[in-house]
Amino acid sequence: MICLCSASESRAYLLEKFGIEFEQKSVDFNEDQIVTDVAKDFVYLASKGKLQAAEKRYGSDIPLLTADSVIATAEGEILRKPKNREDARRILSLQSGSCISIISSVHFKTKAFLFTNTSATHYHFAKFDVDDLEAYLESELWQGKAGGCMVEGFCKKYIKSVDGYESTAMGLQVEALLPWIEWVKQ
Ligand SMILES: Nc1nc2c(ncn2[C@@H]2O[C@H](COP(=O)(O)OP(=O)(O)OP(=O)(O)O)[C@@H](O)[C@H]2O)c(=O)[nH]1
Repeated sequence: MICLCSASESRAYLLEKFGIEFEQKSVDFNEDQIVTDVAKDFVYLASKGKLQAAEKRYGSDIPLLTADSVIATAEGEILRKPKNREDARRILSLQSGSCISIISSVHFKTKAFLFTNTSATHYHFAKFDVDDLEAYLESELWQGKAGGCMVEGFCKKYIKSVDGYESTAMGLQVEALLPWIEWVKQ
């Protein structure tokens, strides 16, 4: 059994999809305190900060798993979770017809080891259909998602090329975690 220290439904879905037994608890960490404009550093520091907060709150008797995800545009702009529908429209419009990277960092700590991994999945999207985008905005499914993006949903039909795991893009590179989670089961 491991503890997913995250409020993310997407991360819980991914662990379930891979048949990993877990309990889910939320963790409070203010990502606004992170001062960097480098996306890979941002997610690493956020994931590390969440782990430190989880250790303080839950102890370390159970293996703790934390993660953070952002989108980086081709220009290096960090796109986080949209603040509102207007922000979602702005952020998603930046991704339309563009190349982006979804970067996820995980921290997985047990009594025996600390595993960390920062991975990216790179997408080239076709231009989003305006009416389709408006319908997606109306659906509010973009809420709580880095860049308002759903690679398995709204964005899927626009994918012209992809390089990397879909799980990384959804917020948790489970394939990279699996060997370490298996170790814990021994
Ligand atoms: N379903 C889906 N979720 C995505 C996608 N891209 C990013 N996400 C989610 O976007 C969220 C990024 O915000 P984070 O700050 O990393 O995590 P959170 O949801 O706030 O949850 P915490 O771990 O409690 O901080 C995560 O829940 C990711 O799982 C995607 O393409 N599909």
